[in-house]
Parts: sequence; structure tokens; C-alpha cells
Amino acid sequence: MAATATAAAAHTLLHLAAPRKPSAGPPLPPTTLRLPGRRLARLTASCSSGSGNNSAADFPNPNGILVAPPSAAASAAAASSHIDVDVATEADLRENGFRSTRRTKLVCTVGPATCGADELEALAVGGMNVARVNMCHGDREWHRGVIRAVRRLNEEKGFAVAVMMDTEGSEIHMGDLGGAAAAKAEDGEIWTFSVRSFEAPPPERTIHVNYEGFAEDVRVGDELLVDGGMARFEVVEKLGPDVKCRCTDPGLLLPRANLTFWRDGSIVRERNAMLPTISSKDWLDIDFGISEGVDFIAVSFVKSAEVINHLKSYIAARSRGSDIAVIAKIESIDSLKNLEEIIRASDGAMVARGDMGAQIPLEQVPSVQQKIVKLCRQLNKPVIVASQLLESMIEYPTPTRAEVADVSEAVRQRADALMLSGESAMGRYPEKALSVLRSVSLRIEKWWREEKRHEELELKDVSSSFSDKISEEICISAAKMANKLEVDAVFVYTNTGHMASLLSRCRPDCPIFAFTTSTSVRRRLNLQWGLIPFRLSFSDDMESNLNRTFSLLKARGMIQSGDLVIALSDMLQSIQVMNGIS
Ligand SMILES: Nc1ncnc2c1ncn2[C@@H]1O[C@H](COP(=O)(O)OP(=O)(O)O)[C@@H](O)[C@H]1O
Ligand SMILES: C=C(OP(=O)(O)O)C(=O)O
Ligand SMILES: [K+]
Ligand SMILES: [Mg+2]
Repeated sequence: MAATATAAAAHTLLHLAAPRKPSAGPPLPPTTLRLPGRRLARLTASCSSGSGNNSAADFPNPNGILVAPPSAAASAAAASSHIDVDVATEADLRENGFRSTRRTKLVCTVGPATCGADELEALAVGGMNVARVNMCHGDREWHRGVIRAVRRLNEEKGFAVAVMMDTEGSEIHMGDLGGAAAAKAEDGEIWTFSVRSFEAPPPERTIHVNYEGFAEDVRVGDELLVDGGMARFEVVEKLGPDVKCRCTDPGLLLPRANLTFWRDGSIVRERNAMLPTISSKDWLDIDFGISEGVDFIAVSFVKSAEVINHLKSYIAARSRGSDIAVIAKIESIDSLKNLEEIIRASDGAMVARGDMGAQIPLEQVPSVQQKIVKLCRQLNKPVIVASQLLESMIEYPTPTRAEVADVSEAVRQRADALMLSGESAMGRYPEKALSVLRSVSLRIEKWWREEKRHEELELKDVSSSFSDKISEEICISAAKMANKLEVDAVFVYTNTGHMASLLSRCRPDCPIFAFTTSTSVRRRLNLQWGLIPFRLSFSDDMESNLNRTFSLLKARGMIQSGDLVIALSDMLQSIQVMNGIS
């Protein structure tokens, strides 16, 4: 691989149009901007080396993947007129400045408390990067309404919120309590858990269980845990489809709460272990998700890589050219056994601590979380830390100190994203909870930068081809340079988003501006640490891309003269350093 360094100066006249999207900044009249020369050091990794182990096919063909208009003149005129960045990011950049934008991404579960257009907009303004709908609850019409409302928000108000659909999965859970919000189980009470279905309302102290084999699998003396221990029962008698249980730890039973049963201190996995990860209802939900064009499908209770591979080929066959990313939820004992192969097969993972905490001892959850976060980083997959981050805020307007410490730890581990569940779905303070995640993320990220505590995580090779290896090394070098030179931002021009994610994996100190031509890639990048995704048409002429980008961003007040920027491109596999943009 040959590397050449050249210096060039840019003298370019650019026509600039006003921003297309509404923004908080002053309106911009169309203007003509002169860009005087700037120092430009270019380091181009040549792709045409004869190193023997690489063929032409290994390298991206700039002509094959060029998406910009054919002529440079046409591109300057047509493509310079718009760049899409979401209004929340734009405000963040203006408020916090280049180096202090939030790096940790935020996922909000949408539920009855947040499904209205105004509530969704408030979450988007508050920094929601991804809206999650949980197919355990609500019907498809409800979910369709939410997904479309998010899309409308993006189109009409200039946000880029991605949508994640989370499957129900086929673990054992209770029915929906015949419409009641909750039921209280008291110490010593006898409750019936039954596989029979009931008309609403069900008989008193009777709970429907969704899994047919439940009554056969449990034994007298087993312990039955609701939601991993929010309430606890002992099985006292079996009567055909009905299982009589005595409450030993009182607690609240919530609709569709998860059920596990334990024998001699271990979780029992009888025939329920044979249930398919993706149930027939899940497949219908997945078809629904594909037709609604969701960005992510999160698969509950993944047991093996096989199911992920199956789903990925299903999606590829159903939605030609679509790029729905598959997120593996790590929440069962089986998923922990096959962790690495599951994560390798997936496009990302979720540390689903809710159910995980019902399957392994609670004191093991923190170390498992750290292990998954690290592994995802090594394998270059985005990772979400989920469940109970701010649980008390379902009821109260401020978090507990312990919750803030938990959120801080996930940020410190440099997880890509944090997720709200009940806090945003049905809590009393969804926006406040989101703002706690936002301010804690910002504060911890800043602290880390101030302390210069770059973690010494040695990144292992992830590349599967020589070309990919070049991109990986470029990103590692760029991140190092960015930290040492204390640059203001790294720009990455990426078609598929892969180069942007390789850069995010290095967790540089500065924000990463990721430019992509595709709106769906842009939405997907919203889940990844430190990436500020923009949609922009660009060519393989980096000089013209940079000039256009600078003038568009400058005009919107998102960068300033004198900013130091490193630019990467996955078409040219190049690094450029712009010392003081003009
Ligand atoms: N679409 C919905 N409709 C009604 N309630 C919902 C919906 N989504 C979430 N919720 C409520 O928010 C709570 C937390 O959401 P989540 O963590 O996603 O589900 P779960 O508690 O089933 O794991 C749920 O228990 C449920 O009470
Ligand atoms: C995120 C989780 O999954 P769900 O909310 O669907 O149970 C979890 O169990 O932590
Ligand atoms: K789910
Ligand atoms: Mg779960």
C-alpha cells in the first residue's frame, strides 16, 4: 500500500442557498461565498498497490458507487443547495459547540404517555435519536400510527429519528389482566396461574399464562417469579390447566409481565426452552415492520446466531435493497452462552437488563453488561444499554442518585446508546427522564475528555477484506490524530455508513460528522456513538465535497473559520487535514 502526501490550496466560488429545513438560527439569504486558500495536507492510501493478496474487486470502485450528479459543475449547482441535518443536532452544535456535542445516543420507548404528535416532537427536540415500539404491547394499528407520526415529524420538522421495532418473542408471560393497569399480590394470598383463556375481566386473583406447556412444566414447590422478582410465588397445587400459587413476596403485577420459574435455585427451562425465538405472531409483526420501513428490528430472547441469520436473509428477500438493521437482544442464558457468534451475526446488540436480571443473579448483571459493551466495540457493532436506567422516574420527577450513577457507568463504558422503557412509554415524566439521560451523558463525556482518560482498549482487527482493513487503519489513525491534534471534528464521507461506524468504534474525542447520500443510512447512523449524520449528495471529488460542505455548514453556523478538521472518505480511502477552514 503506497501513501502519498500532497499539499493543495482551494480557491472556489460557491453558490449557497438558504437552509431547506427550519432551524433555530437566523435566516440565511442566498449568498456567494469565496473560499480563499487553506492549508491542506493530504494523505491518500492508494488502492492500486500490487500487494498480491488483494484483487481489484476488493476495493470500492469510485465509479460504481458514485451517487452524485455526473459533472462537477452540475454537482456544485444542484447538490450544494441542500444538506440535511436534524434540528436537534443543529441546536446541540450551536449550544454546546463542536467539541461538546452529546456522543451517547438515546432511545425512547414510545407508549401511551408519548404517542401523540406533540409528545413525540418534545422527545425529538429533547434528543431522542431512536423511537422504539415494543410489539409486546398495543396492536398493529397503534404501532402504525406511531411509526407514521415519527416519519411525519422527520419530514415536516427536520428530525432524523430512526424507528426500532422490538419483537414480543416467545418467553412465558402473563396475560393483560383484562385491561386493568396493575394488580397487587399480598403476602400469603393464593393466586391461580392458568393456561385457560378468560373473558375480561378474569376471575379474581386469576392470571392467564400465555404458554400452553406451563401447567405441565411446573412442579409443586417451584418458585414463580414475576418480572424477575417484583413479586414471588410458591407453587402449592396443580389442577389440570390451573396452577395454584401462594404469594411469598408481595408486589405489583403488571400486564404481560414476564414469568420465570425456579427449582433448587436454578431457572427451569423445560419445553419452553424449545419455543421458537421468533413466534408466528413475531413473523407477522416483522412483515408489518418491513412494510412500514422501520430502521431496526430488535429480536427478543435470541438464543443463537442462526435465528439472526435467518431473519437477515428473510429481510433481504422481502425488502430488496432495504437496510433494516437487526439488533440482538441479549437477555437470556442461552444468548450469553452464544454471545460472540450472536453479536457477529447481528448489526448491533441490546443489553436487555430487564429480562436478563430475571435469568441470571442480579449481581452478575453489571459485569455481563460491561462484557457485552466491550465485545460489541471490538466487533464494531452498536450496543444499547437498556432497562431501569431511570425506573423511579416513572413516578417521580427526579432520579435517584443510584440511577444517575448507573447511567454514568454506561456512558463511561462508552456504550453507543441508552434506552428508556417504562420511563418514556407510560411514566409521568418522559421528557424529564430524557433530559436526565442527556445531561448526565454530556457531563460524563466532558469529564472523560477533561481527564484525558482515553481508555487503553486495544482494538482488534475486524476487517474481512484487505480493502476493509485499509478503511479500518485509516479510521484508527484518524482518531489518534484527532485526539493528538485536538481537532474540532472529523468528517467522514460514507456511502454505506461502514466507514463512519469504523470511526465511531475508535471513540475519538471530537464529534464525527458523517455525510451520506442515503436518508435510511443517515437514520441508522443515529444509533452510533459520536456520529452526527448528515444527508448530502456528494461526488468522488473530495475537494469539491469539502468546499461544498464547509460553506453549507458555515452558513448554518455549525462550523467556524479556523476550525481544524480531518476528513475521510470511503470512496477514495483518504485522510485530509484542513488546518483552519476559511
Ligand atoms: N404500546 C404500548 N401500549 C401500552 N403500554 C405500553 C406500550 N409500550 C410500553 N408500554 C408500557 O410501558 C412499560 C415498559 O415498556 P417496555 O419496557 O418496553 O415493556 P416491558 O415492561 O413489557 O418489558 C410496559 O410494561 C407497558 O406497561
Ligand atoms: C429491553 C428489554 O426487553 P423488553 O422490554 O421487551 O422486555 C429487557 O428485557 O430489558
Ligand atoms: K419486546
Ligand atoms: Mg426483555
